[in-house]
Amino acid sequence: MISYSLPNERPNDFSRVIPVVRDIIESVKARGDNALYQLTEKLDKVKINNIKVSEEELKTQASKLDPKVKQAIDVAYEQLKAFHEMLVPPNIGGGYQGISFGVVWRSIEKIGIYVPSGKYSYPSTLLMAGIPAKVAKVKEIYVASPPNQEGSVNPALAYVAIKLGVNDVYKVGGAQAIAALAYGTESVRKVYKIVGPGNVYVQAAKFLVSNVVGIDGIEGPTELVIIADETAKPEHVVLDMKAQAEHGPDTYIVLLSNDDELLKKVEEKIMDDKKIYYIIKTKNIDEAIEIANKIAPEHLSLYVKDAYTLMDKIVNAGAISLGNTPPAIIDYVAGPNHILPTNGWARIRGGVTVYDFIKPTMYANVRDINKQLLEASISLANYEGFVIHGKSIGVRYE
Ligand SMILES: NC(=O)c1ccc[n+]([C@@H]2O[C@H](COP(=O)([O-])OP(=O)(O)OC[C@H]3O[C@@H](n4cnc5c(N)ncnc54)[C@H](O)[C@@H]3O)[C@@H](O)[C@H]2O)c1
Ligand SMILES: N[C@H](CO)Cc1c[nH]c[nH+]1
Ligand SMILES: [Zn+2]
Repeated sequence: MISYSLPNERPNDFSRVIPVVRDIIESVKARGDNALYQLTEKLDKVKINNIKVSEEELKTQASKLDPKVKQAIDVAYEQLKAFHEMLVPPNIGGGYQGISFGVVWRSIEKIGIYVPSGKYSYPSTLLMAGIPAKVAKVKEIYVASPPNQEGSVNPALAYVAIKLGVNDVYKVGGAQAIAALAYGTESVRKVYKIVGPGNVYVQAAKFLVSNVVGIDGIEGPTELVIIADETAKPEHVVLDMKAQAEHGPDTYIVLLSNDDELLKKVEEKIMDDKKIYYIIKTKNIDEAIEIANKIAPEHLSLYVKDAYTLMDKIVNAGAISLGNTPPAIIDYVAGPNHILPTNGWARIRGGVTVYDFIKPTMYANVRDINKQLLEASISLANYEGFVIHGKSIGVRYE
């Protein structure tokens, strides 16, 4: 189906599930592992015998993996690692007006990674979060992901977990997994920050526990905005839209184009789908960019002839695929992350990088403070009424 106007609310808006997620969180807080066993049986329709995956179970599951898939993971791993290593910031020191100052980067000590697995499994997500975490030298990494229908862990997930050397893997998913990582249970370690995408239940849970644990933001059901001009191939546009629509009915897929010919060819191919796609005819590409910046999508495909130049006009997007680059290449191997902001969060942050796993710890050391700076600090302290602040400075340097 096609809508020719944008929805008032995003299809992936999670506010509607907040009440049920709040109850899930409360039951995990109150009943720990028992709640996890019950909720897994109720929501994942599978009985698990344990929550923490043993070394042996991990190895057994990984051994089931097709060697070709192992090889694909190994190849993707190197590309993603190269991207994240490029972003590692240096410790920086300097000084001004008699004060030496700087920044040392510190890794977050305990990280929880959520790896989605519902209708489809997403072991690629563990690569996307685990590699920057390892590049950032995070010491403790705990992974939670729903069990498969055999009540065990996905073989590719097990292979990646072993390859990364994560500390624990828990076979629980959904809001209950987020609650367990946030509060800890008998089996699940409490972490300092949770990183990872997931459905509306997972994102609502991250939002609700963000008062007790750090979160990387909101990375919910997939969003794709395509800006296409007359150079775009309609068959590629259709495939990119249908690819990201595979993630579920609550994905948000928008085509913005100024070209009637292209629009007509795309409409013919998608109008009979059950999924609602949004198509907007724009006056020109600038208007398309203006609409895209307002949407602030997770994925933006700039499928136009002068993509590199026009990229400067894109201010709100999680990740941009340029020209005829398929967004799905970012999903797996390009280097940039596929854990990307949704629900408008692309206005304030981009995709997951090493920066999600490190903190800038700043320092200052007074050597021979400049008189004017000294006086300024004391007069500001007195102006704000913090006289002892002023005294604690003056006593040292006046
Ligand atoms: N934004 C991003 O960066 C990004 C990246 C990858 C995937 N995704 C999105 O992640 C999502 C994956 O969703 P998924 O469902 O396949 O896997 P998921 O792991 O996110 O969610 C599955 C869990 O949801 C829970 N659940 C299911 N129905 C429920 C209900 N009625 N009440 C309470 N809990 C319930 C179950 O416990 C289950 O374990 C997709 O929407 C996909 O688009 C987003
Ligand atoms: N496009 C998804 C992010 O919205 C990421 C993904 C993982 N696997 C396939 N696709
Ligand atoms: Zn995808």
